[in-house]
Amino acid sequence: MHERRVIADYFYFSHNQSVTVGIGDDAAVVRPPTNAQLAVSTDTLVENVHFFSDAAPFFLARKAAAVSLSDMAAMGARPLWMTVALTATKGADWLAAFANGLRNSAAEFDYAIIGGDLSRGERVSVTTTAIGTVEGTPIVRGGATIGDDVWLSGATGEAALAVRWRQKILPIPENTDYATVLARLDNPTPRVALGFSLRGIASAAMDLSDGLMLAAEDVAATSGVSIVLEFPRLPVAAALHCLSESARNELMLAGGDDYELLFCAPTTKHAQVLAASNGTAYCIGQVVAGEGVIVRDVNGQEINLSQKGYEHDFCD
Ligand SMILES: Nc1ncnc2c1ncn2[C@@H]1O[C@H](COP(=O)(O)OP(=O)(O)OP(=O)(O)O)[C@@H](O)[C@H]1O
Ligand SMILES: Cc1ncc(C[n+]2csc(CCOP(=O)(O)O)c2C)c(N)n1
Ligand SMILES: [Mg+2]
Repeated sequence: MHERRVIADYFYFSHNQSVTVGIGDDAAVVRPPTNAQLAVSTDTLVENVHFFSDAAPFFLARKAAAVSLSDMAAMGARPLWMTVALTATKGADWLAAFANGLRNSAAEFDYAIIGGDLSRGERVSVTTTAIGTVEGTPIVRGGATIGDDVWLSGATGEAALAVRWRQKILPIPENTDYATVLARLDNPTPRVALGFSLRGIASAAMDLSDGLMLAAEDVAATSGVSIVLEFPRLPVAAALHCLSESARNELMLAGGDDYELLFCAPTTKHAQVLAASNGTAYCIGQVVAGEGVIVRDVNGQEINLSQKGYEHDFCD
């Protein structure tokens, strides 16, 4: 089955009225709402770097989309369109399942796939570009203000635990909900509705692709403030309870792949944050004067980590 046939059979997605020229031409043409500002974010997932070679194509497509949707969420943007550039190593069945994953994500989060690229190569790679509208002021990383509360949209560490299980670095205990933990890695939920409803409430936000600690450091540095996190206030996923304290700290603070939102908001907006998140967000710390991030344990002592998060290594 050749490229044109695959695209025609699997990668023609339905559009809405905001798409003037859809899949099939040299470029898509879209019609943003009048005076809309657009948020644009692009991300690449590479086989054996971002996902394991045996990743199911349906969920790989959903994850690639989720990674870009998570960036839309972090900006308070409403995702409207996405392009998907795919390098595939397998044939028609794999591609059909991948396309179904994309279709499924687009239906769930109400955006249109408007184009992409398809090639065959030695390693699978997926690049997604999400475009969304920003109504009002975008939520940026640099808006945190001294006195703000620091919030987290959900528990961290399970996706990183799943990576360690798959790499056999950590054992899989009996009576563990294996499927739930694996799903946090393979099928993450981007916090799109939360991000959108935090407009006008959050002073700053960022998603947690590389880990909570690195995200907090980015928000602190960009905002010119310091962040103090209280570790006992962080939600702990059930599967992390049986780990040693240091392993748990490392996964929750520096594991990565969480796709939760870290955000700040004035203390006066505490109730509004709880309403916007349906009570699911956790207030985990404070914005203070200074620089950098401190995480305090139950005794008020600073927690030190051997690594702060996931960073690609470009050392030769
Ligand atoms: N090759 C590049 N050219 C231009 N800008 C880049 C490039 N790589 C990253 N950036 C920009 O640097 C900033 C941080 O990029 P990064 O990829 O770390 O985004 P992120 O949201 O923090 O993480 P993630 O990649 O997990 O979504 C973004 O504004 C991004 O657009
Ligand atoms: C096979 C496999 N090995 C390791 C990991 C962990 N991992 C890879 S990239 C990344 C951060 C986000 O990347 P980026 O900053 O490029 O968006 C993390 C936490 C994984 N998911 N799969
Ligand atoms: Mg991001």
